[in-house]
Amino acid sequence: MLGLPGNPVSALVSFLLLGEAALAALEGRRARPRIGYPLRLVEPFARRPGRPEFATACLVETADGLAAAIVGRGGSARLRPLAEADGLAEIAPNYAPVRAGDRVVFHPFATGRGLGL
Ligand SMILES: Nc1nc2c(c(=O)[nH]1)N[C@H]1C(S)=C(S)[C@@H](COP(=O)(O)OP(=O)(O)OC[C@H]3O[C@@H](n4cnc5c(N)ncnc54)[C@H](O)[C@@H]3O)O[C@H]1N2
Ligand code: MOO
Repeated sequence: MLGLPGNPVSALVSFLLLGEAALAALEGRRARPRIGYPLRLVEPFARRPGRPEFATACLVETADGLAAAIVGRGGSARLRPLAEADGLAEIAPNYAPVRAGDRVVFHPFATGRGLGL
């Protein structure tokens, strides 16, 4: 049995970060390591330092190339940002304030916008 937190964003983040690896270990296989890539943020993001944060984020095209925009104003009970997001933007535990142009590690969802192939 795998227990997850009760709020939808918490449940998804916990499952992707810990649950998949736990299931893989129980099944005797090796979990595929998650690949994240660095992207700049288009807007600042208000947060309290002290813990790593995985914020729901969308990919956006800018004049300087691909960037990330955090969607939703926090709150792990909110469903809409989860439905809109292309992935999670990882912010290091004590990194604050987060300014426009700062780099995050972007972890795309498998269902992110692509060619649909
Ligand atoms: N079986 C039960 N299920 C639920 C109950 C219950 O009593 N029994 N209560 C429901 C209610 S009411 C609520 S509210 C939620 C509480 O949900 P969580 O435990 O998920 O609480 P959170 O504060 O959202 O999250 C816990 C923990 O997860 C980490 N976290 C959350 N989001 C992120 C993020 N984006 N990046 C990094 N870490 C994150 C954080 O450490 C939080 O402290 O449960 C219902 N279900
Ligand atoms: O403890 Mo809750 O009631 O959904 O916020």
